[in-house]
Amino acid sequence: MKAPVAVALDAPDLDTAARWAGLVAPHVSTVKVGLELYLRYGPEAVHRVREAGPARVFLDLKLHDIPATVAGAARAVAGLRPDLLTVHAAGGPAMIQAALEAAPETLITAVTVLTSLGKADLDAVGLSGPPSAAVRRLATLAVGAGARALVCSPQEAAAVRAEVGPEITLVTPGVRPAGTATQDQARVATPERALAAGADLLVIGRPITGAADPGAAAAGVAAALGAVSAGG
Ligand SMILES: O=c1ccn([C@@H]2O[C@H](COP(=O)(O)O)[C@@H](O)[C@H]2O)c(=O)[nH]1
Repeated sequence: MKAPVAVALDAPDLDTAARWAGLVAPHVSTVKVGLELYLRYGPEAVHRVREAGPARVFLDLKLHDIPATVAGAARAVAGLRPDLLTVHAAGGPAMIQAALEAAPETLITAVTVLTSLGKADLDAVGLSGPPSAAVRRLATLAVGAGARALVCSPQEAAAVRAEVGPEITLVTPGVRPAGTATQDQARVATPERALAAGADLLVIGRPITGAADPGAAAAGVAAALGAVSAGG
């Protein structure tokens, strides 16, 4: 069984992203195409990483606009058949519903509060209180609108799980293997802790793709999580 990990393919060029996808696909369930790759290469980015190895494709575009625009955007990428597609929960219930209707075959995944934001950042944008309160509020809103998957940090995963129940898929970026740099992430935990807190899919980018051997790094994370991967 592959590890429940989405490797963020945040590469400056498509050859690099496809190479990483090929290296990690034997070990992880999912590869993630984000804004950097999609804005530069468009649908070709999805096609290339899908060709590179057997893994689910997570299209992390974090759509956030008026409902009609998000519906159009979700429809525009639905034909690529991404397994997951992100929207911002803060776009509100009508926007989330618009995405759900526009891409019914895709797991629309609502981002609560970006994992790069700490308490001081939230205070600065007028969301005072602990990050977990804003995360839980947005999680409840998104699930109420029909979302079946959420993004939160591993630090809130247990609280969100308690709030939304066992059926909702929890996706957690902000995952850092012990001893690795947090970089621009603020609310982090190790892969083991994220899984124990109830996360279903751990998003890990630079700790894997920045390693000398991304395939070995992915295999190491998979082993730490108890997954047996095809590549050994
Ligand atoms: O709240 C969020 C939502 C999405 N992301 C994305 O996850 C990866 C994380 O990469 P690392 O290199 O492991 O930090 C990246 O693609 C983000 O766009 C997130 O970090 N936080």
